[in-house]
Amino acid sequence: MAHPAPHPAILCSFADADSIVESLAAFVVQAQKESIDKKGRFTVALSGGSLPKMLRGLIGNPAVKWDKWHVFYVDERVVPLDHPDSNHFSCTNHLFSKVAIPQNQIHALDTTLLDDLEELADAYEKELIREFAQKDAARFPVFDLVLLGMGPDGHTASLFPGHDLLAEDDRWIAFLDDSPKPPPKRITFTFPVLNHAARVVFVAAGKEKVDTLRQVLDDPEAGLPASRVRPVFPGQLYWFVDDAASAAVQYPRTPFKL
Ligand SMILES: O=C(O)[C@H](O)[C@@H](O)[C@H](O)[C@H](O)COP(=O)(O)O
Repeated sequence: MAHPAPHPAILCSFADADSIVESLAAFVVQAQKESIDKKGRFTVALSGGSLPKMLRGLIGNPAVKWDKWHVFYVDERVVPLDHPDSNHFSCTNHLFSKVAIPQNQIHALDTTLLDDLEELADAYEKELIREFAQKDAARFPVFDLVLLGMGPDGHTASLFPGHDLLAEDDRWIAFLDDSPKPPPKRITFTFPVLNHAARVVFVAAGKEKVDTLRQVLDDPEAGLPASRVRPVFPGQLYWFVDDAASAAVQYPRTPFKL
């Protein structure tokens, strides 16, 4: 049987980065509600970069049921958890230290394995398997929500242009020691994991992203990593961007609504 085609991406463009914050929070709360109503929990994957700060609209928001959140990192730099390069450190600083989320529901790297990349990636994959596989026996985990950023080179997670990992179609978690952006050692979700999520949201703001965003949305055949995020049916991809980033994009915008 043929698989239904993926839903087209929904592009929402806001006046500026600050204006993204409130709508992003409303979107996350709605996704959380639908997930909890369905299965009593909310599985979320977070990125680093500016994303943790962009989630500030969730802080102090009584609609957020933090005790139902189960958080993983889309990618992580292989550094101690209190290192400024750590995505866990950034998410803790900007978000988790300010809300009542159970610590054991935040899945960080096993720092006893920092010297062995392969073991580290395997251990993180096992954490994901513990969370997902026994429940629905799926070939790939189905996150309720994956939140991504995009680098000026079009990378997302730690999936960089031209890298061998773009072709990884089996593992859930991969590792690399040659990231073109420091630090070189990282682990990352693979495309099949990103592309099996129920909802994937890219958040991108600023005029430095203008050329890349145009290419990703208007010329996806060029194959930049961010263009390869196309959740399989019935997953839905969203882009929450600001007008500076989307200034050159032809792809149709959709007014934000829940
Ligand atoms: O080292 C990295 O891989 C980057 O820091 C990455 O994690 C970041 O999410 C993107 O580059 C987007 O960054 P901004 O969200 O800050 O634009």
